[in-house]
Amino acid sequence: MSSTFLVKGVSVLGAEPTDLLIRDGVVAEVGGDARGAQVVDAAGLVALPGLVDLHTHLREPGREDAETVESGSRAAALGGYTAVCAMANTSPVADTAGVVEQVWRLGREAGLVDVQPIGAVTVGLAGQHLAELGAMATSAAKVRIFSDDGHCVSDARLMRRALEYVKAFDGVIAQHAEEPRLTEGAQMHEGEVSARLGLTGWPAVAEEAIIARDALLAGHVGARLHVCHVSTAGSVDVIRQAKAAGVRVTAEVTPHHLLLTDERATSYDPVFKVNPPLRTKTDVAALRSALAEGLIDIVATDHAPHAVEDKECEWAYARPGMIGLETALSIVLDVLGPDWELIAERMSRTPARIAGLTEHGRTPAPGEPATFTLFDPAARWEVDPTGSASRSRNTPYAGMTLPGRIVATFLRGEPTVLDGKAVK
Ligand SMILES: NC(=O)N[C@@H](CC(=O)O)C(=O)O
Repeated sequence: MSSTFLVKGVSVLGAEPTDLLIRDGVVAEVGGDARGAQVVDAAGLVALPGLVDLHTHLREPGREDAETVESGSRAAALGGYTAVCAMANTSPVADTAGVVEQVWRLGREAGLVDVQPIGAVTVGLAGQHLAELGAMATSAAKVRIFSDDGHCVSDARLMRRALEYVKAFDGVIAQHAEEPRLTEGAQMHEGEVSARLGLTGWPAVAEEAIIARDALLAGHVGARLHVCHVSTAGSVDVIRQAKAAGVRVTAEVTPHHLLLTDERATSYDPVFKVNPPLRTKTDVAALRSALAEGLIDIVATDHAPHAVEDKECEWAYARPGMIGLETALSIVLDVLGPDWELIAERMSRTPARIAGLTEHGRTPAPGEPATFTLFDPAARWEVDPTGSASRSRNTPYAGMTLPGRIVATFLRGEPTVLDGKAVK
């Protein structure tokens, strides 16, 4: 039997406070029988549809020391997420029906968020041969998004074939846009700071050139393209043109690219090493306005946990990547302000639509699935890496005070987080 909850005095997306009765996995009619219900005092809290992350690295199978499906799911629930899409760069790579089904099953067993596996585009992420996209699509995991993230599908012919293949079932190719010949040996954004530090640069054009090529290919094929972690002002211009031309392209930006700049590299602290790299103030400003405008469709975390030995070493040897599930909503609140409709659109509804997760991205109202999060916009908290539910500690926000805190998260009527703590 599922539990009954009465969420009292909650503001749904900033509206006047109301009560939500949660029973049998759905939001029940207001005024319904609330006998025996567990009361959740939600005065001052905002209810948002459960957040959906289109870009999460869960590291299982292969690097369970850095993250597992379960630990990453817990971090996600604590961040207000009810669904995450798990990237394919595991070991073995998620390039077969067997591996995507394994990740999907581990997600169900953990039961904290819906884990939707992403399949690799090419065998072993090697960029040579198409992976078995059809077998992954028809597997129990029902894969719809394919990505070699961490690597770019740089071969134009393979990219074209992948787009053609997934078009048949309305799938999406999510591209890590990085022309590899332009980023050989790159350590950070190519610009004034890299010149000063003497580090090899990752030029903006390496991203922009691939987005332009892929937009043309997607337009030619008539298939869906999603651009991972857009990081430059020039990329925004390319996406603007592609959308105006009617190309079926969507794009994401990470919280860290909305907040941090390449100046952070002057500390030589590898926690700020990430791919694509942190860019300039001008890029950050362009990304913020593109997100507000909707040219960039969604925020995705690119939660990239790494073991201590892979991060706490010399900059050149450190792996790129930052964790971000537990801090994403606070950073977006800081950047966009308390525009709950906009936040719901960019962090829940649109990512759910891109991923085809129809049970997600729905505003809690009678008859809807009780899959939502309760957020305290007035709270402030200091980021303590040792307090993270992730197995990794590589947050760039350590010691920072952030606005807003998740108080509770519900997945189909069952709490995964209550009183700010994971339920299991
Ligand atoms: N975003 C990152 O900096 N790292 C990602 C993969 C990648 O390089 O994109 C990872 O898997 O660690």
